[in-house]
Amino acid sequence: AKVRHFKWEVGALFSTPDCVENVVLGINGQFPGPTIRAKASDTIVVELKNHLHTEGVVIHWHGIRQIGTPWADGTASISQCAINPEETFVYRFKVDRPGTYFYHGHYGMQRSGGLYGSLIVDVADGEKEAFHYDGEINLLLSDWWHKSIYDQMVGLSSNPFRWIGEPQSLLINGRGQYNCSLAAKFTTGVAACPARNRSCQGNAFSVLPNKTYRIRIASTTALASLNLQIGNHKMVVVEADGNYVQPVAVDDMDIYSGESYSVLLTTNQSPSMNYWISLSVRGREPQTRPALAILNYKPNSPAKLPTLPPPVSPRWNDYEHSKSFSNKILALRGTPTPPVKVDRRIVLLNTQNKISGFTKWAINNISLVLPSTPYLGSLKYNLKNAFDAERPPEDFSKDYDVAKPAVNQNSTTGTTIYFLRFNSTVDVILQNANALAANVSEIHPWHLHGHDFWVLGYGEGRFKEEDVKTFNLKNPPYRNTAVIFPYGWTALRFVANNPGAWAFHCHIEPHLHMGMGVVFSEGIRLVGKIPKEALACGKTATILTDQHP
Ligand SMILES: O=C1O[C@H]([C@@H](O)CO)C(O)=C1O
Repeated sequence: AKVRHFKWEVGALFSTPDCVENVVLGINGQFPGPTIRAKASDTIVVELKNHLHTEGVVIHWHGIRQIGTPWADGTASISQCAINPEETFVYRFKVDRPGTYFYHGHYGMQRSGGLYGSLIVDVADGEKEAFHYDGEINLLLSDWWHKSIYDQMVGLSSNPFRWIGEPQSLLINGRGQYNCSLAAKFTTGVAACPARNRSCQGNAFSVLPNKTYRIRIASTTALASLNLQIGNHKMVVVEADGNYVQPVAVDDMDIYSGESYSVLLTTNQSPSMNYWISLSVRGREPQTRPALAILNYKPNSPAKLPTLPPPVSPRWNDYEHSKSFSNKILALRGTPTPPVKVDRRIVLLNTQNKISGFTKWAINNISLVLPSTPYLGSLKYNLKNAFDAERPPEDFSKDYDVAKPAVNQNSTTGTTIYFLRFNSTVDVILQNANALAANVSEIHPWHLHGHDFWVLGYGEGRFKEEDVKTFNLKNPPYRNTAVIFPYGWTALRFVANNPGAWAFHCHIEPHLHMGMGVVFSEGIRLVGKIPKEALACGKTATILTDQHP
């Protein structure tokens, strides 16, 4: 195993993601940030310098469990103090498992601002993947707003509330098409993208006929749930969130924010032309045109547009289609299976609320706010009054009707923690509900830091005790992100075996910003020495100065 060193500087720069110039957050002058490529059991060392002029930064390594290094998880106010301008923090962690991962900012709404990139872990030397392929294509998917993240954040925390709205563009590897289409000749009412603007010409991915390609796909969208299609080609899903799944062939696939996949694509179509890669919005009424890229069969020119029209996206609210896809994702034989004995069940009700006139999201009626002292440090040093000490609720009222707007839409903010017994097995039931407005319930992809969980099943309406009988304990997918469908529930199981303080939250960036998350903690006495740079704020800063190092 190798130690791989990276020297990064985070900064703001001008870029043209979608035909329109904007300020984006990037790394070493690049947007998206550089791709990290490593082999399983390597150690990654990123010396991260914050070159933003007036704000802190942290980077989360999404899908890396940070076993034994909880201070490197990159969550501001949870695992570490944000890195101040011109300061450097060294992230050092092991990538223990092969898979398709990514990294992104986890402070304020910096991920929405463009702070992200790919992290790909190959099998260790001498090991083999569970499938064969001849070449690779990497698709990092995101969505983009023309309004700055500062403008967006002020709107979200204003009364009256100003919602960010739908994205202006979807991006594939940082490129999208705003107000124009590469497929204009097949579509009425939309202009062709200006050829002189290289940025909105999309990407072409070159392939040879009659080969098999592994397409790595990761979504770091701020809001959009996505659907991906490749004209005329089937995709065989083989990996989800860094774990192998039973191969399943599909014509189109859904990707929620925080998820990653690998699919195999066989280039068995006519080699005389190129094909569309099309990415569209689902789960919210789309106001954003699909992003297009080109699958270029060599020796055709990569600039040659496909002769067929782009594939038609499934209807945005065809939830049966989405559920059918989610239910097809099952673990490959050999994946760890869940323990049968469960120590605790936590039911988490997801609601949209009003707090003193401000619009928020809350979990069991608590809307998460982050404390000034990061949890990991205050727990490890047993600091008093660093966060709300009472225990958050394990369930919600029997009278609550998830199908209707709440009778009482009020809730409270809080910094409470769910303390999990070390090595215990925990079931989490994520319960969706009606939002503030009648007849609205939205999709929320939930992401767990520090662990993978088994997705035991999805159901409709309010979770009932007898639903336990429907849990899939045989081959549930092992993942770090799972979606809750409108008015439904999703059941997860995980083992609390990684000492640390871990975020568990909706991966929709504005929703997290509005309080849609909880914090789990376990095995704090087993946490090793936290680097002092992670503690240099809040009440832990006082400890550092008292210790006379
Ligand atoms: O958090 C959200 O706020 C808006 C809407 O509910 C109120 O404007 C929306 O669509 C969200 O997802």
